[in-house]
Amino acid sequence: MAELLQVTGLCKSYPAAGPWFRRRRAVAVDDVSLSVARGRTLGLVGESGSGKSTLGRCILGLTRPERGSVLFDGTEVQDLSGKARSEFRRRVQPVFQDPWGSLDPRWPVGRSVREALDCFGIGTPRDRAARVRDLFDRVGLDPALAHRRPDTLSGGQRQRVAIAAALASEPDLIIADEPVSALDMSVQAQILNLFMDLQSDLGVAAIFITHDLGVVEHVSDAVAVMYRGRLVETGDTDQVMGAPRHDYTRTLLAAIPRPRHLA
Ligand SMILES: Nc1ncnc2c1ncn2[C@@H]1O[C@H](COP(=O)(O)OP(=O)(O)OP(=O)(O)O)[C@@H](O)[C@H]1O
Repeated sequence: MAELLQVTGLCKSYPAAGPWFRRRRAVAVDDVSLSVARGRTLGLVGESGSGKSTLGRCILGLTRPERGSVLFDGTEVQDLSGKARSEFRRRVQPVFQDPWGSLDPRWPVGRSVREALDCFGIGTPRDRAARVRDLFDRVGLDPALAHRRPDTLSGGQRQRVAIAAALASEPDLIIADEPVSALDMSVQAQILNLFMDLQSDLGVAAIFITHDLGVVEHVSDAVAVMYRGRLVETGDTDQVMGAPRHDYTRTLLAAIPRPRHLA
């Protein structure tokens, strides 16, 4: 089966701190290759600064890599323009750590979800109100909350609205960058359960970016571990969690606050 997403030899660097005349660059993503099949979830794990978000942004087409390719459904993302680019934006949706980024603070949250439907021309203008209600229902929110502004919702409710907005365009791939790390532990578990439900009910593929290997354990089919811009280990979640091959993966495993890993 052809992969939905195929990343090959991706490299991205940024100007390093220091005097401009040295023209040094710091490598953020170093020769990374990975793939995601339709309907599957990849957990992309690594400590802060390891290049996870940069990789996510390159896949989303928000940052241009210096080398390498990102094929989405067989087409190079960097070459997309016009209608093809807008169709890619419909099919690949981001969910960020801070849902404020996708919600207008002045608008009732239902309008932000409706905006996503309008933007991508999903459904007819007449049935969009019903679609907004369905999407609220889908992410476990009372549709009556659609009339509230984001500052009157809890962090978990706001993240659910952001997920509803991401789902509005009926995407094939969601790139979720630390979507639960700003939430309390109990709310984290609820949002992770929601991601698992979406995966099994809707068959949406996902890349789940996090610094916490424990977070992806239940959500991901496969895990890719990043360290200093490089992928140091990839494999099925059970295999990586049960028999990690790289020392750095073992360090991340030991950091999960559970008795069996603290021994
Ligand atoms: N726009 C930028 N300009 C310069 N350097 C950047 C930029 N974005 C990221 N970097 C650097 O690239 C490296 C990788 O950052 P990135 O945000 O991709 O890592 P990360 O693993 O997602 O970290 P975190 O979990 O803290 O978000 C870091 O050293 C960071 O300082």
